[in-house]
Amino acid sequence: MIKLKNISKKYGDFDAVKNIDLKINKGEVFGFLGPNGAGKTTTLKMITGVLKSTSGDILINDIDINKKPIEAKKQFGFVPDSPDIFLKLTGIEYLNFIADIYNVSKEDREKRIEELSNKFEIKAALNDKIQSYSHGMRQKIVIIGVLLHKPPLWILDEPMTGLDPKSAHILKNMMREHVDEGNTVLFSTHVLEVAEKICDRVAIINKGEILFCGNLKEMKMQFQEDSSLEKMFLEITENE
Ligand SMILES: Nc1ncnc2c1ncn2[C@@H]1O[C@H](COP(=O)(O)OP(=O)(O)OP(=O)(O)O)[C@@H](O)[C@H]1O
Repeated sequence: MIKLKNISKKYGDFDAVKNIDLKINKGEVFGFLGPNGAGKTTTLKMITGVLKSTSGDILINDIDINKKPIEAKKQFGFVPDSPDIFLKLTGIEYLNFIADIYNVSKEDREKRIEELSNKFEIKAALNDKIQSYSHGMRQKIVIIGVLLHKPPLWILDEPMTGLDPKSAHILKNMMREHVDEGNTVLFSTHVLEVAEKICDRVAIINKGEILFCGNLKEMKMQFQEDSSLEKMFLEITENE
């Protein structure tokens, strides 16, 4: 479970995120939606401890990310918006590095790397340097790194960007399976069809403020219309 209490982020005088309250429950796929520059990445970076909030508290499974960062970070795996990391390492070196950090045993890591690299069809490239990978391949290796240590909470910033349709489909199914096992998935996306299909609840953020939080049924009731998420999203964010 993730709890945000009155979270704000200022860059100088600019309010990138303004007094956000959010609760993301165990057992749900939660979508974080909003136009460009809305504050999605800033919020996800504060949740994962990459950025420090200007004010407010963030609890990850009841652990404060700012007070006990190492303990809180053991609860989740994070796929950032840019997968351009550790470019000088080969794919397999990167995965072994992540497995070492999270103390994944030799036996478990070998089994999971074999399974996941086959699933995402990247096995043949594991001995190549990440700098030679395409954007989608880099995205896949970061996703495999996250899944390798089986965190209960997945936090993904635009995870479908660059993935081919088959890999995107696999990831969507894995997200659903993960929450069905009692875990939690939080991800940001611009792809409203994906959010509509797989999210139990969504939050819509614009100009650093949450404009709506709930499920699609609640959104339809609030806006008194039986339309698609896309239509309601455009209406909510355009009226701002
Ligand atoms: N380091 C920074 N310094 C100053 N302003 C920043 C910084 N990082 C982000 N911002 C601003 O904060 C706002 C929110 O940015 P953020 O990256 O969180 O948006 P986003 O919703 O993830 O957008 P996108 O969908 O385009 O990735 C934007 O106006 C952005 O210009």
